[in-house]
Amino acid sequence: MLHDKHKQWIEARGIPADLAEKLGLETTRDGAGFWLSVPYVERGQVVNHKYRQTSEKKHRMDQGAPLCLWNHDVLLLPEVQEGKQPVVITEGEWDALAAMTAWNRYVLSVPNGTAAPKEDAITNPESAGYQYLWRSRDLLDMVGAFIIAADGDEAGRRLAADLVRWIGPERCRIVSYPGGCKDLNEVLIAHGPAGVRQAINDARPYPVKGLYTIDDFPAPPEIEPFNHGVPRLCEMLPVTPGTLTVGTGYAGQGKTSLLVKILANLLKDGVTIALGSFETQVNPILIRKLRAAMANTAEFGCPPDLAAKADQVMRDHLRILAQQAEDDDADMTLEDMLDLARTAILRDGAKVVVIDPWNELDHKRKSDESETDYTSRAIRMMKRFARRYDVALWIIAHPAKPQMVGAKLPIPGLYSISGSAHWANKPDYGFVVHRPKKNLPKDHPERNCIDVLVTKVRMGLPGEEARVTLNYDWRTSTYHEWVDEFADA
Ligand SMILES: Nc1ncnc2c1ncn2[C@@H]1O[C@H](COP(=O)(O)OP(=O)(O)OP(=O)(O)O)[C@@H](O)[C@H]1O
Repeated sequence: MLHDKHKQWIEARGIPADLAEKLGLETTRDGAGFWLSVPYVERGQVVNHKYRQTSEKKHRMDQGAPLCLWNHDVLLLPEVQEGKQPVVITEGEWDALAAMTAWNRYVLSVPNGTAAPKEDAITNPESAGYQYLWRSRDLLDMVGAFIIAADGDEAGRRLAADLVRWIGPERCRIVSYPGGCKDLNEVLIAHGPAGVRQAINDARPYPVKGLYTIDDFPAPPEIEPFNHGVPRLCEMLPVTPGTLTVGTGYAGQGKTSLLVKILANLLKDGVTIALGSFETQVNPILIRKLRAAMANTAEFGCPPDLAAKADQVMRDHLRILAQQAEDDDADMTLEDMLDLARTAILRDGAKVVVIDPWNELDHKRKSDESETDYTSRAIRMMKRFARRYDVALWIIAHPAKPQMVGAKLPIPGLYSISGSAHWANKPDYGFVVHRPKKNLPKDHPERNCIDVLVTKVRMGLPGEEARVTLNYDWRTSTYHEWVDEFADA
């Protein structure tokens, strides 16, 4: 039963109180006062509730209960499963109720807005990702078309972009709101049911391919790169969603070690990563290195409490793309890798995908395809993947055998990667890792220095084509910018 005060509050939003009651909304009471309770029903079972006090905007949900779509069971209706009935997705239950009031019952709401990574991965292991979509993926797959009605603000645009990425642009239309309104409930209040119907009916298809006018493109959310925190390099080479980054360098020059530090910093910030590391043994080497890099200790000697904390972050936020001995004999192809990465993205909210190295994948060329053509096709596939799923895709590729200049190992570039010049032309970012002083005596201060050259940053993206020398301190698994005081002497 709804308390009269709650009924009035709901009706002031233009929503009939009996519709709310039919959907199970009720007034509950505890020591803190009266709560308007919204049940989350999945396959006929109440699995969670959202409670709010109408005097305040904040809400709470049942502790430990799963998140699912609100009005989930609309996905069980035959006309929806047969793909005949488009479904509206809103950013809150009140907008969903507004759509139900004015349009029809084929409406879902996400439970909690954008699933942005939280700051502290340790206390918020569930932070990233859209698990509530993954839970219902089979049902969502059956829906013919979605009309996305996220809020008309920056967070709403981000949610809409995430939903489009999740669902696939070909099935999505996007609602925009008449001036001054930022969601369907505001439209219902300001323009009545006819206004809501018009906003839904006027939803524009998400552009998929071809030629468009400028009005066909909803304003994209701002590019928000992840800051990996390695000094200076984080400004030159941020980890940018929706882009392909290619790194190279000769064997043993420190590519994987640098990557480990970058990934460890991202993991600590709660960014979920899908990592295909084919040359480094996962257990113990990779895990030990990541642990030390997260705890800022030496690789051997991470105290147990810090190790346990780091392990928990890895459990929550690291997905390892690998073949175990018992997996079938066939090596992993790029398509296999991207398929697994897709699952890590959609199910676990991965934002970064890493392949280290490219050369270890099983490269299946078509019968009439040259290595250059294959490389071009593969890079295109990876770029499309990064854009489609809005992930930062990083790939490490070995250069061809070096042409020694006397006893000196020349610095390679993206053009040196075996395969083709496409490695230099096509990626969004390119970088090279080189350790020229590796052979100096053990106690020489420059022995652990690496040069990192960011050789390519595509126009319009954050970052800078520049060079930095980083000194590696193995006692703390950290890199510091190295400034050579005698350089001009
Ligand atoms: N800056 C550094 N200072 C000292 N040792 C380093 C440094 N970077 C890496 N190493 C060490 O050098 C070895 C090779 O490093 P790493 O695996 O990172 O290189 P890589 O370029 O990825 O090599 P490969 O291409 O063969 O995988 C490791 O034992 C690592 O601990």
